[in-house]
Amino acid sequence: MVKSTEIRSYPVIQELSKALADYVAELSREAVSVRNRFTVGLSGGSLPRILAAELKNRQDIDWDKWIVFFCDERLVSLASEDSNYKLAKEELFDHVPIPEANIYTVDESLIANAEEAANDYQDKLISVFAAMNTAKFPVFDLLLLGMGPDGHTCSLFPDEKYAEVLNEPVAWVTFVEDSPKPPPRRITFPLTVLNHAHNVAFVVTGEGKKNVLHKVIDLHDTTYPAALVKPVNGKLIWFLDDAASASLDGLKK
Ligand SMILES: O=C(O)[C@H](O)[C@@H](O)[C@H](O)[C@H](O)COP(=O)(O)O
Repeated sequence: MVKSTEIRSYPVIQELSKALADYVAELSREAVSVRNRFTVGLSGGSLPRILAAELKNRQDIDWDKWIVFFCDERLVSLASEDSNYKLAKEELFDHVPIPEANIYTVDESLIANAEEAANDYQDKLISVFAAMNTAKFPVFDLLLLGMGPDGHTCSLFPDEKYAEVLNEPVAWVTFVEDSPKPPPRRITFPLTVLNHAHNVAFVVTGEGKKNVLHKVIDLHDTTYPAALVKPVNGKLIWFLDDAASASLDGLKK
């Protein structure tokens, strides 16, 4: 059972960014006090910018305790405009003192082979998590996710042909080679990894998301991968702006 689901909606993105920064800072503080580190998974899209806008100015965070992975990554060079790492670097890493060694990127030398890239990324996860917990999956302190207008999250897409990737039962990292959204080749955490985290936060903004949010949150329509994100022992929270939350049953004005 998911411990709890919370929905927060803000009139403007700047307010959302501020609340998100407070939330992340608090989770970081808690994780560092209990485990002496903060393990976090980032996504691409608008998330890095919305996350970093306020967070990058915070002085009250033990940045040196952060350990960062990517919930999904496009198989492109790290310098490419398509790289989730590059985006996160420009928005966040260039502004805060997270040790470079604590930021786990896809191995550029393996991007031609999606399976090898996924296996290598899984090895990196194992090196960080295996000693720490005995769960069958890594237990992140926080995973930060976006959601596309088609209900996808990470590189988990809503079509029967991606069901194997979505429901990958064993691997900690899997891959797609024919993503419906370019670039086609990506690695991604499967659902099981998302659902083992202590905390999962979706950050979703804009009117273009309001219909799918209604289907995901109110109707629990599991044809949308985002609706399947339900941390078994963790907390799920949605950070929305009012444009995105406009059609939600509980929040309709
Ligand atoms: O890999 C990708 O193609 C994108 O990163 C994608 O997964 C994005 O995270 C969502 O579509 C939400 O993006 P927005 O928040 O920008 O709408």
